[in-house]
Amino acid sequence: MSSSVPVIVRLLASSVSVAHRAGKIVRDVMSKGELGIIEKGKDDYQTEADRSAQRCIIASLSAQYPKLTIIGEEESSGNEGEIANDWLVSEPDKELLSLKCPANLQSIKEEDIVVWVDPLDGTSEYTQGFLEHVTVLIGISVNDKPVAGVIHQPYYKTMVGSEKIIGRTIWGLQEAGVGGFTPTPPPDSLVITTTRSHSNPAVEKALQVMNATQILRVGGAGYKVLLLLEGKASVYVFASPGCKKWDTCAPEAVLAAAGGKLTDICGNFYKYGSSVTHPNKTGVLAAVNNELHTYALNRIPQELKDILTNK
Ligand SMILES: Nc1ncnc2c1ncn2[C@@H]1O[C@H](COP(=O)(O)O)[C@@H](O)[C@H]1OP(=O)(O)O
Ligand SMILES: [Mg+2]
Ligand SMILES: [Mg+2]
Ligand SMILES: [Mg+2]
Repeated sequence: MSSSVPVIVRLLASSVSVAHRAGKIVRDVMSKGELGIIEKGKDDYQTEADRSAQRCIIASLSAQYPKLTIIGEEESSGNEGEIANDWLVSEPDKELLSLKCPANLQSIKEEDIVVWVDPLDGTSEYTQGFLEHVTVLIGISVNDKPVAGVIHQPYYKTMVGSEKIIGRTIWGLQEAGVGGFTPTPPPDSLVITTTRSHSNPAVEKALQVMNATQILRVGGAGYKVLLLLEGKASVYVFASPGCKKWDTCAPEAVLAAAGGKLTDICGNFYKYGSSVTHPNKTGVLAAVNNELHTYALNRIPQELKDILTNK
């Protein structure tokens, strides 16, 4: 049955299932309490959860879609041995298989797709106990553009009657829309979200000029875009390098499918082809709609844009 479903839709449905499994790995590592923290660089950490969740995602997707290009944040050591069988997810999410595929993506082949994997976005927050900020990101791009994405939040709690459900999975597909949450209009006044763990004078300067009524400092690109999608903030500003393609691919795809926009601080879209460089050197500017994006873009001083673009 599933072979008649376009590969983009199947891959999105598989990504939803695998992100859910990776989220359980993230929780299991935390409850065991052995985080195995490695410092990769300044303010840049990796834990056992980042490593294991990435292995689960890449092994599961590449087993089913061998011709994909998959780029994950964490480097593999190459001597990790066999992957546990219960980390290999092969069942796609059934509901997503019936999504209507946009006409321009119907005949896209596996080899035309680049998948960007951030197995754990918000690692600093994970190690410091801000668990709600943590997400698992799987972004699907075609011809340099993010066309579909998954943002899984392993610690999100929902009550269904008296039963507590842990974790939720938000998805988006170009033209088909978004799911896994209730989209909510933006707040009446300008609420901005930004980094809580990677600030610097340029980041602060870009915030000062926005004239916001409130600034929400939270971790992770995925979580900040969730705040936009759920009407808690209207603009995400980060006028600094630091984020990479795996941080923004899935959030950009989901936000765009919901009518929003994510670019660099000059208003240019990032490209997500297999040969691009990983850093998002010119920062992040995202908003729930074009009007707010343009407002924020015009407020950022040219001087800051010039610094980030090395002019
Ligand atoms: N200076 C940096 N070094 C490493 N990663 C960064 C840096 N700045 C941002 N990131 C990545 O972008 C995400 C969003 O940034 P912030 O939370 O500061 O707004 C971070 O959670 C982190 O992803 P990750 O946690 O996956 O390594
Ligand atoms: Mg990291
Ligand atoms: Mg990240
Ligand atoms: Mg990460």
